[in-house]
Amino acid sequence: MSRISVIGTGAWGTALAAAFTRQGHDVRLWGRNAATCEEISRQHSNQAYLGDARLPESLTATPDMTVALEDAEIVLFVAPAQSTGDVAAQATAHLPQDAVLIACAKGIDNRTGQTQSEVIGEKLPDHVVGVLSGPSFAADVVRGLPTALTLALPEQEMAQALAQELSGDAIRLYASDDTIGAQIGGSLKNVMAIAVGICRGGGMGASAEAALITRGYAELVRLGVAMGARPETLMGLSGLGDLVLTCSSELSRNFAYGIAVGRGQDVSGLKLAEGVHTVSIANEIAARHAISCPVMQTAGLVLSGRMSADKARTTLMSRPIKAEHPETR
Ligand SMILES: NC(=O)c1ccc[n+]([C@@H]2O[C@H](COP(=O)([O-])OP(=O)(O)OC[C@H]3O[C@@H](n4cnc5c(N)ncnc54)[C@H](O)[C@@H]3O)[C@@H](O)[C@H]2O)c1
Ligand SMILES: O=P(O)(O)OC[C@H](O)CO
Repeated sequence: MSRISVIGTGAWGTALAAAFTRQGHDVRLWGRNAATCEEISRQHSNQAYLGDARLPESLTATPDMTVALEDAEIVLFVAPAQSTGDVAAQATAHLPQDAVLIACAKGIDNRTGQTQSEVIGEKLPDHVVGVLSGPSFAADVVRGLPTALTLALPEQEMAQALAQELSGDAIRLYASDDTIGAQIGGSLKNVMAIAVGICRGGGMGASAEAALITRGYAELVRLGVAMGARPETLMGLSGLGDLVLTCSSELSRNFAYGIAVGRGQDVSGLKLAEGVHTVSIANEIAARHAISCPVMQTAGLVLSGRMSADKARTTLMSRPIKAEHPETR
């Protein structure tokens, strides 16, 4: 049994906290909203983010970092990607010396281009920093439905030991030492899911959606490898696995966001769609590495209002004809 602290009382932080509590760990949640913490601790629910889902009675949440991080052996950072630096900075004074830190948000820091583990590592350089990522809806995990994820730490042996410790009936972890690779899929699949959602919302057909997922995956691999990911990681749960889930289910907030854009609807009240905050920096990084990413680039233009969904379709369809796998020729 481990002492786990979870930073973030949104959908994913709460669902992970519930799952690890049920698996027998001693879990404490931290959230910035005192009323949400009170609801989790006393009513065993988090209505705003997880509706009627019932949380374990022994799970408590607090807005006090000192209390939340006391004796923590493992700390999961689960605030939205663009807030990870802020919460990591807040944790600095309260972290036990040997705590292992795990980045759980999916996105690239849009000020620095850093991955989540790099953002945490910069703020908290004396700690081991890992990554938890893969196909997983909070709504499934909080209900105890079976879920498989990638757990990456800088050393394989350490990842293996922690994966063993944290796996249980509902959560099965696969160990990896590719911390960069484990974050690329989760970050870029959100952008691809928005693109596929736009396609769905614009009524472009299932064939077009399959084409976008496949060509989007080719971009994810090209850019991921340029950023230091291993191709096999991108083929795994945190890459292809998450791309498939996010581009095919309307439970995905990124996919739902894209659908709304494709239908020309107002997106201002929609839930967190991390791809919206990652698309520009991902395109900048691709340009820096001279990697061709037409799907991602077109998605960026549509999301910033510089291109219509219809024009995106004709732009992608009229690109020069080329080999499907130019790198193998
Ligand atoms: N929801 C899922 O199914 C799921 C699954 C896997 C990964 N993720 C990832 O986890 C991350 C968090 O997603 P979520 O679903 O929990 O989001 P959410 O919108 O449900 O919740 C976000 C939480 O973070 C808090 N927050 C926002 N800004 C903050 C700040 N500056 N400081 C402290 N707290 C802040 C909000 O109050 C809220 O409690 C995202 O990167 C997402 O991609 C989500
Ligand atoms: O709802 P989304 O689009 O943020 O996706 C949630 C998870 O990342 C799916 O693995």
